[in-house]
Amino acid sequence: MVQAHQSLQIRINSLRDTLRTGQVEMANWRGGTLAVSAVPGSGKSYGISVAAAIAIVQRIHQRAIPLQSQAPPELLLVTFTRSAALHLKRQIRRHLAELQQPITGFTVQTLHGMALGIAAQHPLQSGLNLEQLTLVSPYRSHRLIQTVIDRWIQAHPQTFQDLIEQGGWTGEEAERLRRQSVLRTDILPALATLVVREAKSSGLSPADLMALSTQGRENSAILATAAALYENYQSELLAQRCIDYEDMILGALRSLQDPSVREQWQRRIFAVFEDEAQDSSPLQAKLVESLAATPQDPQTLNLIRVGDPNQAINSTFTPANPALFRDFCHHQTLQGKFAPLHHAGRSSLAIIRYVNRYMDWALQQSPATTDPPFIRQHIQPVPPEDPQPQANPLPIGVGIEQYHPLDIFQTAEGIAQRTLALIHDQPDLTFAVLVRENRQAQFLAEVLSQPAIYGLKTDVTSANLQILDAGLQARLTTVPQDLLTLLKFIARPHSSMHLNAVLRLLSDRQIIAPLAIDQHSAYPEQFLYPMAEEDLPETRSARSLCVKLLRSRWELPLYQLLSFLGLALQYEPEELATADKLVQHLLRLNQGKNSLSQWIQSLEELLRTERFDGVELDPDQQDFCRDRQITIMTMHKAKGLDWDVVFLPFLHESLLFGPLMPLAQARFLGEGSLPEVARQQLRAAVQGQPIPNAAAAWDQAQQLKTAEDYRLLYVAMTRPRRLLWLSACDQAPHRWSHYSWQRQDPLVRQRPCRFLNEISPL
Ligand SMILES: Nc1ncnc2c1ncn2[C@@H]1O[C@H](COP(=O)(O)OP(=O)(O)OP(=O)(O)O)[C@@H](O)[C@H]1O
Repeated sequence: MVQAHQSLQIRINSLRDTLRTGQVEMANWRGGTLAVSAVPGSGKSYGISVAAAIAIVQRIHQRAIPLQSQAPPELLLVTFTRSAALHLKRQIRRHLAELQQPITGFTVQTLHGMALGIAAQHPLQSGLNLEQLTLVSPYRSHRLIQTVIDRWIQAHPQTFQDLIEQGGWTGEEAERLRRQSVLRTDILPALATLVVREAKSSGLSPADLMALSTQGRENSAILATAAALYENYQSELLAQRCIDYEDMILGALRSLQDPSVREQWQRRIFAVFEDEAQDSSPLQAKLVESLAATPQDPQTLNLIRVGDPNQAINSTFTPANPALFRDFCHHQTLQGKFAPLHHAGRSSLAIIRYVNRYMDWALQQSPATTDPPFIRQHIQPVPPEDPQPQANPLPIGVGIEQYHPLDIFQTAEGIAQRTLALIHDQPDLTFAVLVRENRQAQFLAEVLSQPAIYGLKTDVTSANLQILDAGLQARLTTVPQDLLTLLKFIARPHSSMHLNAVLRLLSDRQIIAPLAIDQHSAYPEQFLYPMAEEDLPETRSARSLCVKLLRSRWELPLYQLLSFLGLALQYEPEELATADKLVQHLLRLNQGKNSLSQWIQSLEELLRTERFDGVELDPDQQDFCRDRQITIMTMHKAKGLDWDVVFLPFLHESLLFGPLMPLAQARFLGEGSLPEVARQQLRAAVQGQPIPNAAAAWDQAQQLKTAEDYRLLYVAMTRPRRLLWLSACDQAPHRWSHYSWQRQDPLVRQRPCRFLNEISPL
């Protein structure tokens, strides 16, 4: 027994020896609170997984006599995304195996997953019976939001009229109609979604928000409107038997207010380790703290929070509030429970130096009056005796390469050429291209996969390199449109318009070979049922597929038809899962009225009014980092990952550090964007500060955006191990969201980001 214990201790010590200074503090944690603020690549996730394995094992061995009737308490680890949770779980399993211990004693959850679990287990206390409720994530054009707005307009005709008549109102009827429409379809929905989410995730009820706006405070008129919208929103959710993500967290918190439920959970969990803590919202932070409290004393927390304030990149479009983690670090520092991790072994020295210079440059750009984008925490290379194998690897070349191609196609060519040259000498290098917008990823994926069509001389696929477009999710939203196109054709095959659309879809997806679509679709009967089979082989095979589609209508029940159509479109697994999700959605929507025409009508309605979120199969971080692959993804998605070579193309000032663009049609409402202004005012009110006027609030929103842009690029620049490739081409789309490369839309001159000229790469 003693011997077994000793050998376990030896194994623990040797695992602990693989840690660096700040990480050791995590592994030595025995209870209470600890804040870990760490630079990119310093091993936050690695440290947390080793510390978790050690804490689990020690907990098991501390409890010499197990409590009968109760499951032993577990360590709860929370992180932000499902893929990060999966990665963390794997790492902990690996370390427990190294310690020769059973793989139990912990759970890894996302914050939402954890909240859902708690709320679902206690429907009485949470007030959420999840079997009867639908989880929604309402966006601006969601039907629910439109109902909220319409009800508000009906109830507040005078306020609506006042908004219409703002700024240079001349009383013209056409102008009144225009303003009405902008308010109804753009401004008020944006105000409702942005401010409601912010208020809700700060723990404010509609009544709280109303109280904040009416206590004789200046500049709060728009908050009163937001409060009324919030109230409508809540009653609409109730009426439609829906909940949103914030409701899940609120439901979990309500459950934990019940002393017996709280005690049950606190006994189940002996401590909480939170990764990516800079991304938590106030409600999420509260939930984590409730679970980390000891049953005996709610003030005593067993909690490690790990994060990097310099990688906070979600605060402009989610209610994440990085100030919470900064405050936590500050408090822990005062109590001597703060462990900074300054040393990082991921990147070569040249990259580290460049990134530190970039941080200094960004700090210089920010006016002294504003919240700086970074805490000045330079990355330092690890000392020579560091345990990480190949820490701070040698750079490829000088480690930083900068290019100025002519246009976006030459950029793609440059990426392809450099990749081939590198892979020729070192076949197992890993590559990623990180971009600001999904549309850029789609462009590069398409152009690199079909170089001949776009005039590229270099074909990376010829060297057996895969191209992985991680932004596929964004395009899963085309699934409803694809299926609608097929259903319309099946319902009315004699319509040349429907046949034309189907042939285009099949040809775009490269399921049929190119053929004279317009000519064939002009006479559908002739194409589908020719008197004599004298056509070319590609026409014959396209016809045979179309006839098969038509037959499926008679051979399959409606609910199987969509899955079959998905297979006919050669959908990827995520797309097929999305088609299945769509079937469930349509079945629910059309209870009892399942006919082809009804489904077509519902799909049309869905496309007009709602965004349909695709199903992302459990993403696996390893899939993104394989060799013989070029992974293309957004900078946001790249957080937490690394590759040998990272390409950062399209570094244009307007795209990366450009100002927030208020809607041109909404100028009559004054400077800036009303929803952003309201959100800043709300943040000030929640923090007990005076509510800024519209101009000051807009200014703050701008600064917040620029600061987050600086951090986003910092996250991207800290992903490579050995080569950071940067480029800004001369000619690029004016706006990527409107740009079509298939149509060969014109490009315009774009200015490179200033830091490219102002920071020396050497
Ligand atoms: N003590 C260590 N021993 C061995 N390898 C380590 C150690 N610490 C970190 N690493 C390795 O360093 C790399 C970066 O670590 P990790 O992903 O945990 O960093 P991170 O701080 O979470 O990064 P980021 O914040 O940039 O996402 C990983 O490959 C990890 O395995």
